[in-house]
Amino acid sequence: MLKYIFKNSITSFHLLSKYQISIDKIRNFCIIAHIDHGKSTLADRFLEITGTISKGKHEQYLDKLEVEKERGITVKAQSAAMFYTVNGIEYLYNLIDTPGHVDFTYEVSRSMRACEGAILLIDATQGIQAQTLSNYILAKKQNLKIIPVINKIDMTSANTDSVIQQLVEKFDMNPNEIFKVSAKKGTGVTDLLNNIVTLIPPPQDHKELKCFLIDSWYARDKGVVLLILMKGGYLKKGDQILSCAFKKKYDIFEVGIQSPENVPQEKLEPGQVGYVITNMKASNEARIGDTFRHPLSKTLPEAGFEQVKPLVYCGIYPEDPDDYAELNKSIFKLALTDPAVIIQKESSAALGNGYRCGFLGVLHMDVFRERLENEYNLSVLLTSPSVPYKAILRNGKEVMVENAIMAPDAAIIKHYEQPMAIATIMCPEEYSATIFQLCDARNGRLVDQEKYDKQDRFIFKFPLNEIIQDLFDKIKSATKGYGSLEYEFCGFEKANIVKLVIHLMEDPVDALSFMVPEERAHQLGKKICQRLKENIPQHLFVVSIQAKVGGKVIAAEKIGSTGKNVTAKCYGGDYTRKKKLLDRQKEGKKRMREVGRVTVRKDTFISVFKDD
Ligand SMILES: Nc1nc2c(ncn2[C@@H]2O[C@H](COP(=O)(O)OP(=O)(O)OP(=O)(O)O)[C@@H](O)[C@H]2O)c(=O)[nH]1
Repeated sequence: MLKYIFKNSITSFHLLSKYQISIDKIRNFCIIAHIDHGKSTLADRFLEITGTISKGKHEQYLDKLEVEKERGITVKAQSAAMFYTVNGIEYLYNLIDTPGHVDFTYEVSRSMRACEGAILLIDATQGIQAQTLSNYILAKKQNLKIIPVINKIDMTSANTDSVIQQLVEKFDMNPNEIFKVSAKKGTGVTDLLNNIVTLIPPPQDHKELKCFLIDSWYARDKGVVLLILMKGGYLKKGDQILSCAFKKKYDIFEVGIQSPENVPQEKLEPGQVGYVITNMKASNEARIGDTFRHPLSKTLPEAGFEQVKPLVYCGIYPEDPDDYAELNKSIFKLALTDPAVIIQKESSAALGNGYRCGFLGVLHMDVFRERLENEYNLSVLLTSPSVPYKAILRNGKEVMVENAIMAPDAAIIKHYEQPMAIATIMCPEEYSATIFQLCDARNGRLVDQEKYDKQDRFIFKFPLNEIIQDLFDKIKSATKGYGSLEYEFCGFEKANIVKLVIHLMEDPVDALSFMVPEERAHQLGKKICQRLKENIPQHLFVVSIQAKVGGKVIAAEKIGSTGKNVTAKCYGGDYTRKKKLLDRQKEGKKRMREVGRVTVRKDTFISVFKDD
């Protein structure tokens, strides 16, 4: 603790003495790239060279979340302010490190709104990949100045010249303007830092107080923290701001910059990215993309962010139903840091009270679960992920079915439509045949293809359902890690979708109801029945498991009875042994859940969906 205060007070002094940095000395930029091309490593070098953190020991410093450290990936954009002197003039660089995985693209486009420039990093051993392409297009759309940087030039397998050629051919870049660095060793990084001043323009000053909300999170000691871009004006402790979205006023308690930890400042100035602590109590009042202004000003709000559409839904339930109140508090606090998650209350006869949540992909969903467990100490249970289907009713109306339980009665449905996605897959040419087989097996239709040096780029149209589960992993393993995938939703198409319901002892299990393509129903029903048979313990009676579509049994299994009860052998007199057995049984019961007349382990619903 002492160490922290000491470090912080020194930093504060250092920064406070420099807060009057004028807007023309500010550069706001992000690092964008395909997954694992070295964004966080480059951010580490920037932080070290500018003296923002001490040299050495730091790896992926801005990946602060436990889940990021554990998985070695960035899932949340993180900003860091750095002071850097070029030709005797001191500049304030505000850097945003962004995630690379397709599920977190929303974080990238959000970050870009706070920047005038982007460093587009390309791995010298891999060249342009699916996310390189999509990030390049995103940055272009936002009119950012793009600085191309080839990374990992220290590696023996680096193919720098070929990557330069790709950038020239595909992005029309000038070869003399492409930087070559090793983020790991630091080679070329100082040169890159020095050039940012001339390559990226400073932000513009909108003169009047205007704060654009780019991120927010919940801190135990401070409450809701807002990360804002100062589009204009000054902000200091004691001021008041008004939210344009909610027309509510807030008192400013503290302002500061992240350098990279929170460092309080006397005031925030035009062009700066900084954090603000107010008396805001409810986390849903911090709407990312909102504009805050002076309460009496008439200044118009900035355009907000497009509402993202979830591509994958699942139910989230507390493992222990008694933890529902705790889950209720935590899930919204966590969602504050992740506006791409959509949350609605739901309840299930099998699982109790919980939430129906929408995510941008299965990794996004899994990371959210892990963060609930790591950061809020909750044990949660997730139902199988599914995509949203559209039911076209006989009366012409349309109903979105995000959960099979909510599907309208089959008698009133004319047909279903399923969500489709356009996927860009890139791989070295020797893996193209394998990729074709893989995509064919998942109902992918080739739309376009192109050569990128020795790489092939394919555009396929898929039912979204075929992509979300594990296509990314399958492409990775089929191409020894060299293949990449990027996809986006592209509308709905008519499809034969049915509702598959699992019954235990003739009772339908709501947590085991699914909307599936008709041709997959039998295979899935059979698999779930088998998995349930392996996972449900024996009972005193025979347990029947059935998969039904439209009331017709399409697969079934039976679990034979034990024919005995746990204390049957403990004749009346042996009290201690009987108690021990009952205690053990009680302990076991904590891990169990009643589903109708059948007792299942809490993780049964998860285990039935695990891949082979
Ligand atoms: N040899 C070498 N390895 C590097 C270099 N830059 C990054 N790496 C390694 O590449 C891997 C990925 O680096 P990260 O910085 O985590 O990549 P990232 O782009 O931030 O990853 P995501 O945020 O998950 O997309 C790590 O093992 C790094 O040590 C480099 O210049 N040379």
